[in-house]
Amino acid sequence: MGTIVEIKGLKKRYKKRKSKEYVEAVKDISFSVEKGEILGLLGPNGAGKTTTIKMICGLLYPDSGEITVNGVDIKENRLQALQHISAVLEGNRNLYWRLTVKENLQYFAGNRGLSAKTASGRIEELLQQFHLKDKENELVNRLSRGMQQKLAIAVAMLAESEVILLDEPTLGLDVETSYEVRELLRNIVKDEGRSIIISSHDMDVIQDLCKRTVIINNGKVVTNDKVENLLRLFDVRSYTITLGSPLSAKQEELLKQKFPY
Ligand SMILES: Nc1ncnc2c1ncn2[C@@H]1O[C@H](COP(=O)(O)OP(=O)(O)OP(=O)(O)O)[C@@H](O)[C@H]1O
Repeated sequence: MGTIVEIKGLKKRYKKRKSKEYVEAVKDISFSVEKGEILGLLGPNGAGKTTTIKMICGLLYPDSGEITVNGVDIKENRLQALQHISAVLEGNRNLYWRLTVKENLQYFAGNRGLSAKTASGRIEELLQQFHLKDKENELVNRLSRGMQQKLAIAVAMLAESEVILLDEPTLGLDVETSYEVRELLRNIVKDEGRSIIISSHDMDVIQDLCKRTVIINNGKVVTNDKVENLLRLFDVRSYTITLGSPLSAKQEELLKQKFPY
């Protein structure tokens, strides 16, 4: 298939506004993404996932390290490298809340330089694909969070970029909408051969969507492996749980579900 995104030795630190101290958000991150792959970036809060994603889509400059997209180095030819990438960050914030669903798609299509004719066909396709046709004239601020999230992903799909970056795309969605969004993402990769990098701290989402995942902790890559290999690790692990007080019936039931043996 071939590599579409290659990341080597990324580093990024932020300066805290008040104390002027530095936070090393990304200390050493390297991984690659194959064409037609959904790659998971998994890690706890504050691990450096969003910072990594923002560097890949050109919103932040790395302090050091390399990012190449389709063989083009972002530092050397930024516009050409970024042409291949669309990103959905922080859920639905990239939408205009006072415009309708269709107006948002039209606005961003114009921004992306699509001709009116191409845009109109593409918008119809996306409205159908994302089950938003019956909401096309609804204002975005009247949509549910799940619908806003679907629209944000549809906007990212307008440009037909080969790589789509999604930061926590299912965060805060109900179970049913989370499954619907996952199904959409699977189809995008299966039918259109695009590549997706998806960040999450939810193993369930990663397990459901990704063959391979990069686990990040404290700004560094801890593991880069197939999800099935990672799950096997947990199979043979044993846990000792020390309880501070007796469990309620509900807690006991939950514990048995998580650790059936
Ligand atoms: N603008 C900023 N200024 C200062 N520190 C920041 C800034 N953005 C992020 N950080 C810090 O950098 C570290 C990595 O943050 P980042 O948002 O990349 O993590 P994350 O893995 O995406 O976390 P989450 O799952 O909570 O979104 C954290 O310690 C965070 O507090």
